[in-house]
Amino acid sequence: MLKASDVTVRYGRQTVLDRVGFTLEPGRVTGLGGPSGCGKSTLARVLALMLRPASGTVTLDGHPVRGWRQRADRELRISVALVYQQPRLAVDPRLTLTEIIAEPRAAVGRPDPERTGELAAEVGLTPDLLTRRPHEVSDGQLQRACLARALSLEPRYLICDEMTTMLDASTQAHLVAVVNAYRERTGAGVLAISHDDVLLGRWADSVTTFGRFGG
Ligand SMILES: Nc1ncnc2c1ncn2[C@@H]1O[C@H](COP(=O)(O)OP(=O)(O)OP(=O)(O)O)[C@@H](O)[C@H]1O
Repeated sequence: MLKASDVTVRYGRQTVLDRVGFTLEPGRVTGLGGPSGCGKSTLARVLALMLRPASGTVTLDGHPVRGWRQRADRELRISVALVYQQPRLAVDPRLTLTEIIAEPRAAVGRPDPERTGELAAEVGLTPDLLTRRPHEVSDGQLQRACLARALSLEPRYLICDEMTTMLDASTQAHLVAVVNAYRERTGAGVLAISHDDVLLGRWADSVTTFGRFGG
């Protein structure tokens, strides 16, 4: 389980999460909804070990998290992957799509070009797209690459933060199907964050709705 307990986050004097508890179970899709600004992305970043809460704890499969960002234990850090709403803000614009997908494996010294190719095919990227850079592809194509990148180190937990909000219905359906297939194959836990109650109702095994500020 990926578990946040009593987590409080403040930005300056604004308390965004106030003693929030949240659990992500392996093998399940947990939905998280709620109004804009209620702290969903903030919780996502805490669970992805990218944002240190002011107080509270996070445990990952029983291991207490003691460091965040670069100070997080590497094995714990690569156990959780995050896909953002806006792929253009999440990639290095100088890299090709192949290099974007291969990035996490290269960073940990485990390059695997064959696996990179397989992942690209799974997310529906044709070979002609793989040599292009972000400005030469659509948002949907770039988001496909971001999902492949997120899956490249086989995370035990995958957080999809409004992953399909900007995309057309068929791309949305394909990316959700890729995540579902990954979950079924690996038993990973998925957090699906969305404003779209219909999507969450269809996709998630259970849905939590935050009130304003994590209530
Ligand atoms: N880095 C930051 N610095 C200061 N305030 C921030 C920062 N990130 C988020 N906030 C504020 O914290 C609150 C919660 O933001 P967050 O992005 O977590 O909400 P959200 O529920 O994901 O919203 P949305 O659905 O619009 O993405 C908002 O009021 C936001 O303006």
